[in-house]
Amino acid sequence: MCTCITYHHYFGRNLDLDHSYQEEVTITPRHLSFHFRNGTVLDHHPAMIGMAYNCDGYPLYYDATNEYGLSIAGLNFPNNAVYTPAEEGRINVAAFELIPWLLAQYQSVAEVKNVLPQIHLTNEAFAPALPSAPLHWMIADQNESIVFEVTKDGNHVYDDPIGVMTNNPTFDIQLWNLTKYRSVSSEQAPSTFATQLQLDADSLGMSGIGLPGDWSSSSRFVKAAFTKLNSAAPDQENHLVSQFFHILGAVEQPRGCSRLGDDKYEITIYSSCCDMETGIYYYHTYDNSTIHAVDLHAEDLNTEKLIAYRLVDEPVFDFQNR
Ligand SMILES: C[C@H](CCC(=O)NCCS(=O)(=O)O)[C@H]1CC[C@H]2[C@@H]3[C@H](O)C[C@@H]4C[C@H](O)CC[C@]4(C)[C@H]3C[C@H](O)[C@]12C
Repeated sequence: MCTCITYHHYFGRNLDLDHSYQEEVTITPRHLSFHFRNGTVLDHHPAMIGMAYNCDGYPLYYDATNEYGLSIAGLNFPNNAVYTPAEEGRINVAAFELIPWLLAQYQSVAEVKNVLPQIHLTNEAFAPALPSAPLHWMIADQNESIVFEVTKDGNHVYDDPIGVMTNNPTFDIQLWNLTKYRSVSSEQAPSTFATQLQLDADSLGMSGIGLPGDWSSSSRFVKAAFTKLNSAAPDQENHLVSQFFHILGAVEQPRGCSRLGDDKYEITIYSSCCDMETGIYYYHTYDNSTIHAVDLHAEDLNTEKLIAYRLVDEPVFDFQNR
């Protein structure tokens, strides 16, 4: 399972999976040549930074942000995503190409909104061993968020007024599901059980009783939305980044709670937070909770080859008395 959010001018996600592809924080410089399957070649485009599995010099991005702050993340959408073979006369884009296709050509969600209805997502594999993955995408900039889903009845572009996305079911149902939780609150609410029975509160947080605590996709959607929309953090970079990871932390997956069989468990492999204003990509991993960062603009972006940083994932303990 995965969860993606925006918060202030930050965009990021939890990547929940049972295995890693050895993904890396990856910068695509402005002159890396993209040869898209529809024949388009782009060898001059905005630079981008994000998490990718790099294969033969090609960035298979999971999530990324370009120089203008336009940001995209792909999340699992099994049994719902529908991609079909390329068709003559359409804007055919292989599903694995969607992130670079958009980030290499557009600067804002407003622009992308007009383009998405015309895109035909195809099922072309990157390589025989890497067939297309069933995904849907959250796309954001500093002003707004949308969700792009391609299902059996076509392309859907939803406004995402809360800046949260998880996995199944489709986004319209996820949003509607929130209405069930309309009474939960971060405030200490008065006793309303019955007029003739006044109940005292045992602790703070009791008005949140009813919020789901499990790791299903629809439950994470509700928990992440509540946590994000009630978040309060000092308006300073370091506090906002810290708060961002706390919001994602409310829905992260500890090893053991979502078992896939044998010794396989879905865990939050990494959590990311990209500053859409500066292009700094912050992350931490399952075993190393130190927040590491890679700065897009600390690199020479007028080059042609990918720049990649291995994730720091070893547990490290910072002793204070030895
Ligand atoms: C599985 C990942 C999403 C995690 C997620 O949403 N899990 C939810 C599980 S559940 O439904 O709720 O059970 C997705 C996100 C990005 C995907 C990767 C990217 O799309 C890049 C390539 C694309 C290739 O076609 C397949 C390998 C791959 C390297 C993908 C593997 C996998 O599908 C990834 C890593």
